[in-house]
Amino acid sequence: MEPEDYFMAAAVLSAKQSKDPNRQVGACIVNQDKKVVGVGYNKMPNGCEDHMPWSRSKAREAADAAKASVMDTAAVAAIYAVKADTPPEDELNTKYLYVCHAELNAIMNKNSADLKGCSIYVTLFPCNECAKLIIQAGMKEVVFLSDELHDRVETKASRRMLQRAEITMTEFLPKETEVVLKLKSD
Ligand SMILES: Nc1nc(=O)n([C@H]2C[C@H](O)[C@@H](COP(=O)(O)O)O2)cc1CO
Ligand SMILES: [Zn+2]
Repeated sequence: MEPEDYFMAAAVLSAKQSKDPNRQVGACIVNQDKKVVGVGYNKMPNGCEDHMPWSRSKAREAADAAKASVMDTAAVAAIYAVKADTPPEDELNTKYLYVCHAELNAIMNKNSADLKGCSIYVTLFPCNECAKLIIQAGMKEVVFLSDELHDRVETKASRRMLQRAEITMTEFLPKETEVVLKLKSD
């Protein structure tokens, strides 16, 4: 197995631990010696796991629906229209205010002194908040499997920052498209 396939497979496997019913994301950080130094998946903060909502916001659902039927500007307009209409208590009961993204958890789980010069393998392109963490940690490369949320405003802001910070964004093209794991031999 090629090392790159192994790193992305580690991110994919990590994602499987997420309890988010709508989306499971994984991240795997690799240093310049090609050693894994941190993995993570999207989860609620420690100790909060069983007490936080996994609901999506109406604004997010409206944006995704608009994106599906029209185009990005309609999706952004949908976010703001519904947000303006949403009482703060409703927003308080969505996952977005609480969930720790896969990239944040991989960074917090690091087993090295720092992450300078590292690459981060992610199953989904990072959002703007995670892009900030990646930049400030001194990483140099983002390798992503999916760019499904390419037109989300958060993804656009992320790309803008990563580009400015001269962090390479590489779409992952696997050598092997399937990795079969058997935990017990027959
Ligand atoms: N790169 C990412 N890493 C992540 O861990 N996430 C997480 C946060 C949420 O749990 C979920 C997004 O929820 P939804 O809006 O697609 O229902 O994925 C999302 C992104 C997208 O930028
Ligand atoms: Zn993020």
